[in-house]
Amino acid sequence: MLTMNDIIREGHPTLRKKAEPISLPPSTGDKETLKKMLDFLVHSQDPEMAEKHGLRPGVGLAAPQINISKQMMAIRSTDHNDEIVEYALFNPKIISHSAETTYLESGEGCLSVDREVNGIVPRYARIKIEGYNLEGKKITERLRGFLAIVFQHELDHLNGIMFYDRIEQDDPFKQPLPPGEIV
Ligand SMILES: O=C(O)C[C@@H](Cc1ccccc1)[C@H](O)SCc1ccccc1
Ligand code: NI
Repeated sequence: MLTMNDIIREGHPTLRKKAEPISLPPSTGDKETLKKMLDFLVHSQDPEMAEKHGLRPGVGLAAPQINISKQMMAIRSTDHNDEIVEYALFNPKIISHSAETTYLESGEGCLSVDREVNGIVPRYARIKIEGYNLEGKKITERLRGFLAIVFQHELDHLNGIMFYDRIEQDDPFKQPLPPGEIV
């Protein structure tokens, strides 16, 4: 099973690389890796397992974070109906998005960042995504709210982007402009 020892931390060059697309249908090895990534999230959200193995709770994980520079991400979180939602995706991408942006009031963290970085991380409020699931089937979903934020955080990892790259350095708590506002 994956533990925190498998997660590389900021400064590791793989976190700044653009990950390679997965050739489809996914190989057995790639499927195994993606399953392990989702299992890590399940374990990290189980208080007993997290305590026993020293896991930081996570709602998302991207393959570059376990030093695999391939376009794979796992997400396990709750949707707007408080239902558990799991995504294990190959070659995920955003195919359209709202002009409206949002952000987490509490800011963002990262399993690959062992420090607190405060500031507003602007994200699209609503996104339409596509990717390929563990069976290699193409899926298309519309995400909003926290799930949309998690997806964008993980997608950034596949493009070598860290959440704090998106914080306005001169004014970390500056409110993003509403859509259509011209400065
Ligand atoms: O490092 C990662 O990619 C996993 C992050 C994903 C994430 C962080 C902040 C906002 C959206 C996504 C971890 O899940 S950080 C821990 C965490 C756990 C629950 C809620 C927010 C952050
Ligand atoms: Ni992260």
